[in-house]
Amino acid sequence: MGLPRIPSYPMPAAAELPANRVDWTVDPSRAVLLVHDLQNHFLSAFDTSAAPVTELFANVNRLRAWAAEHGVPVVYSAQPGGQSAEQRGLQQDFWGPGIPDDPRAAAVADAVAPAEGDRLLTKWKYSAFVRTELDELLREQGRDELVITGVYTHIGVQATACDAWMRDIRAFVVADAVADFGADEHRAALTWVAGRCGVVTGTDAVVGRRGREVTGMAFTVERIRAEVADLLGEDPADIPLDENLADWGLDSVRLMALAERWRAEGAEVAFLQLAERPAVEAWAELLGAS
Ligand SMILES: O=C(O)C1=CC=C[C@H](O)[C@H]1O
Ligand SMILES: CC(=O)C(=O)O
Repeated sequence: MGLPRIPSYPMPAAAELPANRVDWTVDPSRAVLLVHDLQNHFLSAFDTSAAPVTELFANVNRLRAWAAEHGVPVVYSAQPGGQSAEQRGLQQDFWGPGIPDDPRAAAVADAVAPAEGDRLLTKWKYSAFVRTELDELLREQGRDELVITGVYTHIGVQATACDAWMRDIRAFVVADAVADFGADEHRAALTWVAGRCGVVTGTDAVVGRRGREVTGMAFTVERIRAEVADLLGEDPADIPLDENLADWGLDSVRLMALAERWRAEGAEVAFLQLAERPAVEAWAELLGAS
């Protein structure tokens, strides 16, 4: 009845995103950024120190910085804690009492806490439009684009995107700034949105910067070797260039950490690509290392 325990899973890479049915692109003068239900209660289903939440937080904050830079209003949605059965309505049937009467559980995660001037909407149903001021806020500001981030992709994110479409608001779901019950639900929700009600995009595409410009630290064979050595507690000189690093103890959790770290710098590389050929020289090719 309550929330599932969500095992760590890799965020989808740009190369894995579904084809969009329409070619809308985000226009900062028309957009509002929605940070959807990133509350401690809903995040408690995840290991927030692992994928996908680490990248989710990093990318939501990159988008918040972009919004501040371009005058895009930022709106948070959050369900109240301690709702009565009457307030819960059918959410009660599906999810039980929901967020406890505990300010900490109901609070937005500190890592992505609202800034001064951000709007916080009290949310009641899957869609962030239902019984909130979101529609009014968009129209008051003459804006008809909603850039959607947060949890859970196949529930409130998808429902809000579909509701936006029915209100003639262009919905953009940021694929690496949302998270779900698992990779399959995440991917299926993105595919549905891309084909039926909105555009699925990525943080890099919205903020308009490519990977290495974000950190300025280009990838080199020696940097890759050093990061692998660091994860394995080995001397970089001992890390082979052409051997399977799984034989050296590089397990999937460490591999996911590497993928998250490099993707947070904007490298367009997926966990599965690293896992397919787990060797320094293969990764150097993928990362365009010099
Ligand atoms: O308790 C709830 O209301 C919920 C639990 C899990 C996902 C749903 O989006 C949310 O409504
Ligand atoms: C988390 C939540 O409330 C939703 O996905 O709608």
